[in-house]
Amino acid sequence: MTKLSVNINKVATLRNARGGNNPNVLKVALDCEAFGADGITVHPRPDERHIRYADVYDLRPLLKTEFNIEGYPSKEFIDLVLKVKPHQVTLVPDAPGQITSNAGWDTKTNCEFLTELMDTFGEAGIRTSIFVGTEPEMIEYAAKTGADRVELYTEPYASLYAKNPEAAVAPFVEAAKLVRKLGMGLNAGHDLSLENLKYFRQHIAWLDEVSIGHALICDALYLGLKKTIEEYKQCLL
Ligand SMILES: CC(=O)[C@@H](O)[C@H](O)COP(=O)(O)O
Ligand SMILES: NCC(=O)COP(=O)(O)O
Repeated sequence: MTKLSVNINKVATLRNARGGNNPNVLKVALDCEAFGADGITVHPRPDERHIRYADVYDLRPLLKTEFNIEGYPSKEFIDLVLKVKPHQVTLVPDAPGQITSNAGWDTKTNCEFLTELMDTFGEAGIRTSIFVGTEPEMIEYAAKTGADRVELYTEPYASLYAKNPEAAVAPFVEAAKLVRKLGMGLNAGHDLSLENLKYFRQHIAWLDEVSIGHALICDALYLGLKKTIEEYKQCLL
């Protein structure tokens, strides 16, 4: 089964727009779980423009499903993850002011840095995942760091899908085969949507988890959160 982890960053962005507590990020996370989400993902960034560090602490004791924290491993982020102890940490190579994640790690150049982090989080009992593109060498070096999983950066798939689905998915199928051969688990995320998710999952049946935020929250404006989550789950059957 491929798990659906709902990224609630965009819910926090909406809340932050007015400075109050509407929508209530904690309630939305619990409702996502009640509506069938298998996990909740947050991606705190240094400027806290969406999910705040305080939200991450507040969410931890309330969530009943898998909690995934994504982000760049700054000292503050590492401390947060070690204190909160989520089920999974996903390391993303974002620069501090970046609008959104736009690339996977160069795992070769950062191999030593990432290996130390895998040890640190592994010793704390937290499953580790590294955000990577489809280049075989980057996946091979991710395995060398000792990561439990990789998360494939799916924006290139999403942007080519409408024009040429076969060409869009082909490098991801090859990357996914390599991940499996190297004995790592497989996650995927970024710009996955109701349009492109089913096709991706059909071609990569051994996908462990997808984390989806932006498109899912946009769809919820029209369909409602419950129906939206149900439709995303249908794509993963
Ligand atoms: C790693 C990744 O692709 C997502 O976490 C993405 O960065 C979502 O964050 P935003 O919703 O803030 O763009
Ligand atoms: N890891 C990807 C994620 O959490 C959500 O990305 P997006 O669906 O907001 O593009």
